[in-house]
Amino acid sequence: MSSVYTSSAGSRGRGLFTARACPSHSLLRLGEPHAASPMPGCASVCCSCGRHLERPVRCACSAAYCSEACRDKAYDTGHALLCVAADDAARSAASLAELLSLGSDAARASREVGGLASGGPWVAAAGVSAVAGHFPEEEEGEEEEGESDEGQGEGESEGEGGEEGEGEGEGEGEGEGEGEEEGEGEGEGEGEGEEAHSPEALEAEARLLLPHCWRLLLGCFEGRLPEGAPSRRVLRLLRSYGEVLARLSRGEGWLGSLVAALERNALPASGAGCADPATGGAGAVLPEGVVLSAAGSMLNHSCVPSCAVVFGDEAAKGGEWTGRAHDLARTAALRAMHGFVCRCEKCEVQRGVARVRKMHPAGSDERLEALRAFGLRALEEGLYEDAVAIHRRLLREAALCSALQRLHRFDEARAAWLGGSEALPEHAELRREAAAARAYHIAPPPHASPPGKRKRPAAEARILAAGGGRTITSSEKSSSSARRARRRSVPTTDMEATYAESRLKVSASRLRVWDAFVVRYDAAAQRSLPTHQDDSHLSLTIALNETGEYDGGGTSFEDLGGEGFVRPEKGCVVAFPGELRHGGRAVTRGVRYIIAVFLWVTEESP
Ligand SMILES: O=C(O)CCC(=O)C(=O)O
Ligand SMILES: [Fe+2]
Repeated sequence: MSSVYTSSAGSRGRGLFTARACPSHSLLRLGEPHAASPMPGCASVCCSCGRHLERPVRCACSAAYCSEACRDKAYDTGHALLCVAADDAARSAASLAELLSLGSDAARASREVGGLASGGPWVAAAGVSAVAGHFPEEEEGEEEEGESDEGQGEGESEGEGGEEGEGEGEGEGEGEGEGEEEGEGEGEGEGEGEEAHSPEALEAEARLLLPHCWRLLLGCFEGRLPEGAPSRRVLRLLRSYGEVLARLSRGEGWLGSLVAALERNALPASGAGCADPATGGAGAVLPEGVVLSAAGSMLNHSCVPSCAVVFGDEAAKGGEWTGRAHDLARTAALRAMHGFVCRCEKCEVQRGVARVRKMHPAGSDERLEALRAFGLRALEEGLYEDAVAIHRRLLREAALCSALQRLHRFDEARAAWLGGSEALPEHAELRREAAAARAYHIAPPPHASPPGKRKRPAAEARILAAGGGRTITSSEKSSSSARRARRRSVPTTDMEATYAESRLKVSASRLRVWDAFVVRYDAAAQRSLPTHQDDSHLSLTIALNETGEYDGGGTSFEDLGGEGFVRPEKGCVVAFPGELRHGGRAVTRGVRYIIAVFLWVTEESP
């Protein structure tokens, strides 16, 4: 196990480091938490010690413990005060007043809180917690103040890691919601991946966590209430008074500062995870509970956490940890819950992007440059979601279509051109591409192939050339005999339009034209096209002139071997998947004209 120690983390105050880089998911430290409190409904860990539950022993309120001993101990040392099944006859308005007037010795409270933050002499709920994950190695040249984690003394309250920078008002909250200012469509860019951090979600999570601080508090009081602290009887009254809770969580009074400190130091802990009851177990996995531990409270916050605090035996089991320990709260919520402005890479990048958008008008070169810089920074920091969001925005303003096209996400690419050219009408490239996108948007025929039994093309259907009543591959054998009267007044020999269905596994009615142009090969100028793949699902080449007008020429296919090519007569079509490697064979005499057509399969239902 790697030794974890505290040292200066630059502007973040002190932080936890490992002596050497650790492989992902390694167990960094096993420890006894001061207190551990599982989430309601998280039945997999003991409400007293945090150990994994084999056969839960329940309290009358249904809190689960790993053993009778744990249950009894928990009841005696705090749970009695919170247990909903306990007698609450003693509660009264008078007691509430008594509670509110209780000791206001804030200085003393903060001393005790310092003790909490640094692993001071607080009695722990017996349990096992572990810090697991992938800590950074301390950067070279960084001030070395390391001391053993175990041996931390007092005065470590900077370990909360966030008291810096209160005045960072601007930019907060702007990262989110900025998009609307410019009338940007949601679902693009920043909207993605941010859902989990919506204010509602954060509030819900905060609400979920808050009551656990009380359990933690009680865990800390176990056996030794500090002098001047409210009596257990009074504490018992607490749980029914929302207003008191609110005041305390604002940090008012002796107990308030203690609660505020607990909130800052308590960490959501993961493990096997517990399903979010709101989604019936199908959706998000919530942290299993909250722990207060010496090492944990020394962890600095990052919205891109590198480690997780893991409950109970889950830590020893290994396996995947989700690293959500610090990812529960963002920006405004971080400030509200933990009292600091987050300066992690993610927040910095997002704040920066928000500022850029404010400072430079949409589409301006400065803006593009600054966004590009932040996009690259996000990429370097490994903030891939942010990098995608930023680049999406950038690309929409500059080259989104090309990038999406390369990814064969044609529907999105097309929408991006159209949306982009509306937002930036002065952008010539956007305008040109949007015009093409509009021009090629031809409503598909209601049925590209007639209903009824459809014939499959011949076995080798990779290349199907059909047109002018004839075919030039073996597919003809299987399908050219179809002589039908369709919508035409005279019967013709037609090819079934089954290529898309058989090869692309989609209905031909979902084919759309992406682009089309005339290609001119000239023995004296551009003679050939090197082997390549097209940015299309399906490509067509249509021969425009007689084969007698040129020597050489034709479409070559790598799969057909060095000499494999088709050289269709005027009016014939060669159809092939865009990903099939092909080229324009060299014309050695004369001129060859073709129309190259690039098709994509739309996701839209026809
Ligand atoms: O010349 C040909 O037949 C191939 C043309 C082609 O592959 C293209 O334009 O992408
Ligand atoms: Fe091509």
